[in-house]
Amino acid sequence: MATGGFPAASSGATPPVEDSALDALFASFAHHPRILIAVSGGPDSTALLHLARRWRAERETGPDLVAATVDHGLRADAAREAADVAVLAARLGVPHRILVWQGAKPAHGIQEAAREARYGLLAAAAHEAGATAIALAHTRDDQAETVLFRLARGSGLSGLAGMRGDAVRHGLVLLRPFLEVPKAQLVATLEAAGLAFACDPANLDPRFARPRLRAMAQALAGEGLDARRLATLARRAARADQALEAATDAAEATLHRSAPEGAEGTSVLDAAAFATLPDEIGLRLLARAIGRAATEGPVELAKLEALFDALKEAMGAPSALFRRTLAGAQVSLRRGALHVSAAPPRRDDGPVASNSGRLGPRVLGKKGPRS
Ligand SMILES: Nc1ncnc2c1ncn2[C@@H]1O[C@H](COP(=O)(O)OP(=O)(O)OP(=O)(O)O)[C@@H](O)[C@H]1O
Repeated sequence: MATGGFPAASSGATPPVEDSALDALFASFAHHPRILIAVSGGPDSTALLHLARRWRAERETGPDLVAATVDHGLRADAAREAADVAVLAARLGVPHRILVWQGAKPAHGIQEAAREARYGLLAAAAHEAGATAIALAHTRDDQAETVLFRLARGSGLSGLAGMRGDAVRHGLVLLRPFLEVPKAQLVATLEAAGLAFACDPANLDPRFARPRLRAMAQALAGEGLDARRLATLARRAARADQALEAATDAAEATLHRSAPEGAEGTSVLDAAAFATLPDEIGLRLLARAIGRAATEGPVELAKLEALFDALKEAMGAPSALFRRTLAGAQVSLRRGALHVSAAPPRRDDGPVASNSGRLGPRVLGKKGPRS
């Protein structure tokens, strides 16, 4: 059956996930009292429900598991697939809810809108259930696709780090225990357990970027660029990103000067010390400051780099004069300090047009804008 995964560089029968692997896979689950498992009914999340429940059944203590399926109302089969998940969850003894997306559906960007709605519905259900985390079934193949997708869009190191196994969103931890597990192994696990799953035709629809990337995967794998290598790149990029974030934390603590009273979102940094920072750290520090002051959504990495270069050049000049705006934040040099604050409204400004605060792919830094 076509399940939409990345091809492996070497072929061969994929074994199911062993019971002995479950403790390591679900180690992060043990810290939560209750976890909501997001189950679409596809192979990955059906395997997540099955394996998480198997892991929990072997332990005397551990999190309560609950599950939810979002019916986006976009396909004729969606309601039936959600009902199938409800039947499986009942069989496994896991409380389950079906959440229906009832808002207006946009004509364009439907995938993006559906994802936003899905996270909103899942987060609300998790809060209602008293869960502190949502478990998602993204696999190594999904991680590989994410890295390829971001490469193609010019992402920086933070973006190439891919999805995290423990991101925080809507005040909930997003757990992704399968980021190192090939999709084929989950499919093999379901087949071995005799469990059925649904296939979403959108996973093969060439109108969407991810299926198009997936269609190229065979050729890339032939050159050695398979899911394993891309996931390894993500892991290494994440490790480097973490180190750079820690170095940026330290620089921020050293360079930070108190902002004027009442100047919410304003950062004031020692300009002379800022000029001596390695470029990557300076760039991240600037990204954070702009992220705090920005009113117009995420900042593109290329625009941030251009502003940073201009700033460094100005700092090298005797007069050290500088004032520019980016994403609604104003960056200026005054009396030996770098000030970053919300830009004053332009005279011809109408109502502020926010670009929805969506996180774009070409941005940098975790605490400022990021991908
Ligand atoms: N309709 C849904 N209801 C509940 N959770 C969902 C739904 N769609 C996706 N998810 C969750 O988000 C994860 C990633 O979604 P994505 O659309 O990238 O994968 P998918 O192809 O739907 O995966 P799967 O093989 O589980 O269907 C899923 O593994 C699942 O945990």
